[in-house]
Parts: sequence; C-alpha cells; structure tokens
Amino acid sequence: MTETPALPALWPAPLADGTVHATVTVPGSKSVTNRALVLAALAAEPGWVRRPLRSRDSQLMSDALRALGVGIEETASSSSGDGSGGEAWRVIPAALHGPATIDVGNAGTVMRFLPPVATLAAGDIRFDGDPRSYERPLGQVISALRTLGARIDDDGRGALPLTVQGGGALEGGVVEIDASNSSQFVSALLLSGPRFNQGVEVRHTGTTLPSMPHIRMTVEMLRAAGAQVDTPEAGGEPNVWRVAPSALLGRDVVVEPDLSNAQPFLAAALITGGTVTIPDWPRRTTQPGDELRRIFTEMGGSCELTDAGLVFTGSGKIHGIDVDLGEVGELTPGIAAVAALADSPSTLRGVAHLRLHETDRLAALTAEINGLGGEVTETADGLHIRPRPLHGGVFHTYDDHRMATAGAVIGLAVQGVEIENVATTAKTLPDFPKMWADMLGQTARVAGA
Ligand SMILES: O=C(O)C1=C[C@@H](OP(=O)(O)O)[C@@H](O)[C@H](O)C1
Ligand SMILES: C=C(OP(=O)(O)O)C(=O)O
Repeated sequence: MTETPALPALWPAPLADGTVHATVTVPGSKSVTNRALVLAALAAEPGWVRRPLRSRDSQLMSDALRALGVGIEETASSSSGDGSGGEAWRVIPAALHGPATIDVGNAGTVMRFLPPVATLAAGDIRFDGDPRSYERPLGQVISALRTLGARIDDDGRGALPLTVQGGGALEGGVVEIDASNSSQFVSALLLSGPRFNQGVEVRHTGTTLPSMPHIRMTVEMLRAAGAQVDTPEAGGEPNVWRVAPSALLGRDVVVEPDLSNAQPFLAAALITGGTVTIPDWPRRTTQPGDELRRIFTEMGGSCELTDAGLVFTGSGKIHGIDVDLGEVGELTPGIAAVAALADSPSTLRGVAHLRLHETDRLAALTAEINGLGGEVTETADGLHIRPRPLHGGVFHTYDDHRMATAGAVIGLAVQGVEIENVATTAKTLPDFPKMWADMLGQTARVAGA
C-alpha cells in the first residue's frame, strides 16, 4: 500500500474531460487473497501468496492468522524467479493457539472464514469488529460449528462479538445450514473442512444461494491445495458439498487482479465512450467480476481479451439493463451507477441479500442516486432505476467501499459530485483516489498528444 496523502472528508469526484483512455493495473483479488491466506495457514508446509491484495480486509486476515500463531513474512518482491513479480508473502503454518483477539473490521471473509479456523486452535479466540459487523449475519456459521462439535460463547443474537473456545481440533461431520443470506457461510465451513477429524458435509437448506462463483472459487482453491471436494456440479446431490479430511499442501499461489475492483475503471470507458485496458485479466477465472464483460457489453460497450489484457471500449451510448445479479451481487453498486446514466430504465434483480452487506446497499444506492436527482426505487429483491438528469451534491458512502467507487463513476459524468469518506475504499482498494486520478491523467496526455 503506498502512502496516500490525507484525503478530504468530502472528495470532489473528478469530471471526465472527454473520453477516457487508459491502462489500469488493478491489485490482487480480495476473495482470492483471503482464501489463499486461510488455506496456506491450514497447510502442512509453508507456502507463498504472490501479488496479494494489500488492503484493510487482507491486512485484517493476515493479522488474525498471525494472532493464532501463523508466520506471515511480507517481502517486497518475488524471489522465486517465476516471473510473477510484485509482492510475495511467505506463510508458515504452525499449531494454532489462543488466547487471541481477532478484529474482523467489516470484512465478511474474516468474520465468516475464521471462526471455523479458530475451532482448530487451542485456547479462547475472541472475535470483535466494526459496529456494522455486529449486524451482519453469522448465526448459521455459529450453529453449524456447534453441531460439528465447537464450543462458542455469544450473546444469542447470531452475530459478533463472540468467543470460540478452541479445543485444538474439531470433530466435523454433516451439517445443515441456510446460506440464503451469504455464500460465505458455505465457503467458511468448506475451507477449514479438510482439517476437521471427519471432514465436513454442508447441506444448504434455503431456497436461494447467492454468489455461486465465490463458492466455486472456494472449491477450486481447496482442490488445488490437495483437498477432495464433492460438489453438486460434479453430479453430486443438489446443494450438498463434501470435503474429505486430509492434509493441505503448501502452495505457490499467484493472485489474479480483482475484477470487481476493475469495475469502476471499465465503467469509465463505458460512460465516456473511451477505452480502458486492464492488464492480466485472466482467461479463465471463478471471480464474479468476469461477468462484467457480458453485462457492460449489454449496456453499450464492447470488449476483447488480448495479450495486453481486457480491452474495453464504450460506444458513447449507455443502455439500461434487466438483469439478475444474484450470482454477482458485489457488482451491483457499480452497475447501478452506470444504469443511472443510461438511455433507458434498468431492473437489477436477485440481490435482496445486499441489505446485509457493508451497509444496506439497496437503501444506500436509492438514497444517494435520488439525492443527485435520480429516480431509483427499491423492489423486494433489487432496484428499479429510471435515468433522470442528475446534479451535483454529496454522495454518502456508509463506510462501503463500493458506494464510494459507484459515486466516483457518477461523478465522471455529473459536475459537482462530492464523495463523503472516499477513504473507505481502503477496505479493498486503498489507492483508489490516486488510481482514478492517474486514469484521468493518462486520458489528458492522450488528448494532448
Ligand atoms: O466469499 C467471498 O469472497 C465473497 C462472497 C460474496 O459474499 P455474499 O455471498 O455474502 O454476497 C461477495 O459479495 C463478497 O464480496 C466476497
Ligand atoms: C460484500 C463485500 O464484502 P465482504 O467480503 O465484506 O462481504 C464486497 O466486497 O462487496
């Protein structure tokens, strides 16, 4: 993370002066980095996490694992000569132990993935976090862990704060959960599953299950670490995942760029009719952000995967879209921002669970886009957005990184938008204001050339 100058409480979102033309290198994926750290910490031998995301969420994850006894050595650049370049973290597993206190901040991955890990530690592990973390659902993970043999002290609300009384091992076995509020409940139990005495069989009983690509990411990364995982997709029972008990391999993982964090930059090309290239866009990935190629193309752009990365070009026209975002919920704020600038209405469906994210994202998007003159209405499971001429004003972020980047996207096209607490982007993209300015700086150089 480079040192950023203090950011103003109200950050004037820069207006695009013409079409945006830039190449933007996006840091590593939050979801891959935090899974890689957990799997490396649970492995039987040391491993590497290369090109990790360095942000608040990944720092919270590595601090928490260190508090449990894991060694994580951060080096400035790769030493293996594998050509991956950039930072590399050496992860040295150890017998996990307490007592320890873990700060989850407002990171869903930390608050959901680590209580199962804590059951494997010897001693009391206390979990606490930001005020919002007390409101985000965790009850299904708590009761599942109890069914699998864990002892947990909580206040009965099904949320933080809580203390896992780690016994140094967990029996594991079969458990039913309703993961309709968050796919992270399933991922959490699967990630530690190989280390439970009997492994784990997770049976999802709810009617919906959001963010399936993130569960696929969990399964793929487990398999790459040597775990045996049965999934519904591989001809298994619907909504049932099984992880056999086994040791995990220490691996050398190169983290892909965070495609969801590429979103505001692609949106800049889309809404200004410019071109943005994102280097190292993976040809195959489980990241939900890959869906942006399809969604932003339907909204008026076009794209090509080249050796230089993903080259995304706007046409100057922005179309509304009717789309189910249940699988890719974290893309909703950025899509809503573009939809507010489109030439026709949009309906974003399948994302009721966003009410339980960093903030109630459906309420926040409605309030903030309408505060700039928009016409957004909440539906039972999403948003209906009728584009209206927007005006400047303060765009509140509710401590939500994706609200801040969504506001910046609108600010490219609407004069006088000020983002309150843009520093909240530090959750997953600490350099966002500088990256945004650099993108526009490249644009100015192209225009001046
Ligand atoms: O497992 C993960 O890394 C994530 C899963 C998703 O959570 P939900 O299923 O709660 O939406 C996603 O929104 C979040 O940003 C990251
Ligand atoms: C929902 C998100 O984060 P978390 O991992 O905290 O759930 C997100 O990044 O959009």
